[in-house]
Amino acid sequence: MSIFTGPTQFFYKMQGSGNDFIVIDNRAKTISPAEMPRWAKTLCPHAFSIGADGIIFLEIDNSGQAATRWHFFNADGSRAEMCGNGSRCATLLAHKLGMAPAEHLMLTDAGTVYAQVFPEADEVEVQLTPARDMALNFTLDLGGETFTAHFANTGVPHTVIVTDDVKNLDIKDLGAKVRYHDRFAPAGTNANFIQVLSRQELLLRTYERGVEGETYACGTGAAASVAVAHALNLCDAEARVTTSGSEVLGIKVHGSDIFLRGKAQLVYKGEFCPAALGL
Ligand SMILES: N[C@@H](CCC[C@H](N)C(=O)O)C(=O)O
Repeated sequence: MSIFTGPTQFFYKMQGSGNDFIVIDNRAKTISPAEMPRWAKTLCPHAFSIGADGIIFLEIDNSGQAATRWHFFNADGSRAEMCGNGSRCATLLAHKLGMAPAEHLMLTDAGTVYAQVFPEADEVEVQLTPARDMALNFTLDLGGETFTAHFANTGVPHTVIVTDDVKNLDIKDLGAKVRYHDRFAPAGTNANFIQVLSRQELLLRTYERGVEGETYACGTGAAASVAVAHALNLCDAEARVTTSGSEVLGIKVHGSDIFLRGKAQLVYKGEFCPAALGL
């Protein structure tokens, strides 16, 4: 006998370096793009629902450009062009479900992303879209305090601020000031605060747009941080980025090619009744 009072929906809970996602196998296209923002807002709140930083609807790409395509939404229901850690999770699941081989292309709103699963290491590498709109050394006034900031779009917009002591920053406050700064309106920006430990090692804390707070990791943020730090000659073209969840993301910047590699995990498969949650 079913414990549910109506039709149910399976979902996969996944995490990429502490950035967590609900992934729905939407090959049958039962959930339309118009409904997806409401699913994100209903399912992503912690405590009141499943809880995640974002939600991914995974489908087969029928355009001939890639093996799979996705629809990615932040926890607040906003659609984002790209998510580095989410793309690593989606790649792993597509492979596990037999939708795509270990190496495949995935279509995102930012463009086609090349992805590769390394099962023996529980890692996934994605080649992000080339960094664009890079701007170095501009001044940002954050509530009376002036900071030197940098910008790169690695699929989604990222502002990067270099600091000496990233652990003791008030990311909730400073991050929100960057995220909503007039300079980046109307799209807004994610806010990354980095500390350069050596030419191959960075510490990173990210305030994410659409989550409206600090997450344990942000893949495109790590990529933007290394792209900016390398352009400023603060680090090499290949660097290891330790995020707030203490996981390490490997970033390689080769010309306009940017690669992101790190752990991705299928945590569990679950089932819920959409109607019971108002969906
Ligand atoms: N966590 C992500 C980025 C997700 C999108 C971002 N919050 C935005 O709206 O720009 C990553 O791993 O890249």
